[in-house]
Amino acid sequence: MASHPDTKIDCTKVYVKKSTFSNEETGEFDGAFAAVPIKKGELVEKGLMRILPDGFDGNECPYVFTWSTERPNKTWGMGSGCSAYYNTDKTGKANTKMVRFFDENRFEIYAERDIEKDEELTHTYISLEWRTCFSDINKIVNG
Ligand SMILES: C[S@@+](CC[C@H](N)C(=O)[O-])C[C@H]1O[C@@H](n2cnc3c(N)ncnc32)[C@H](O)[C@@H]1O
Repeated sequence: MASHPDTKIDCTKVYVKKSTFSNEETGEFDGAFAAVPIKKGELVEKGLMRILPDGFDGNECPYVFTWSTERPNKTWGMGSGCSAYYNTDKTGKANTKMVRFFDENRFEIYAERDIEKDEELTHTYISLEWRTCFSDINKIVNG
């Protein structure tokens, strides 16, 4: 189904199901997948970011986004659509990239290479190396 030309949120090329990263050790969790073939450089998904209240600590919650360039980061956001379901992979291996427009509270996700239908989508979390709640997956992903 075509998305409306005025929409600020479009995740029509993406769906969510059990992640290929799930295993007996991690238990079952979800991931985002390509609903259609997507070409390198193509927009995968776009959406809005809603800023979470002052005092919210994303270091303890893996489902929210780092939403500033300040370090340590104090601004966290809740992403629309399927954005919260993308799992992570190391730089150079992840097949998408999230572009953050901090001043407009919106994002766009682009394909880093050609992506097949039903392939799991990943992006390198910008907080992967320093966020408390990602210390375990940082070891898995970056060794
Ligand atoms: C933003 S969420 C991604 C969606 C999440 N898998 C879900 O089902 O809601 C981040 C969490 O997903 C899991 N995750 C992300 N990338 C992973 C990876 N490469 N290997 C194992 N777990 C991963 C970790 O539990 C991490 O804290």
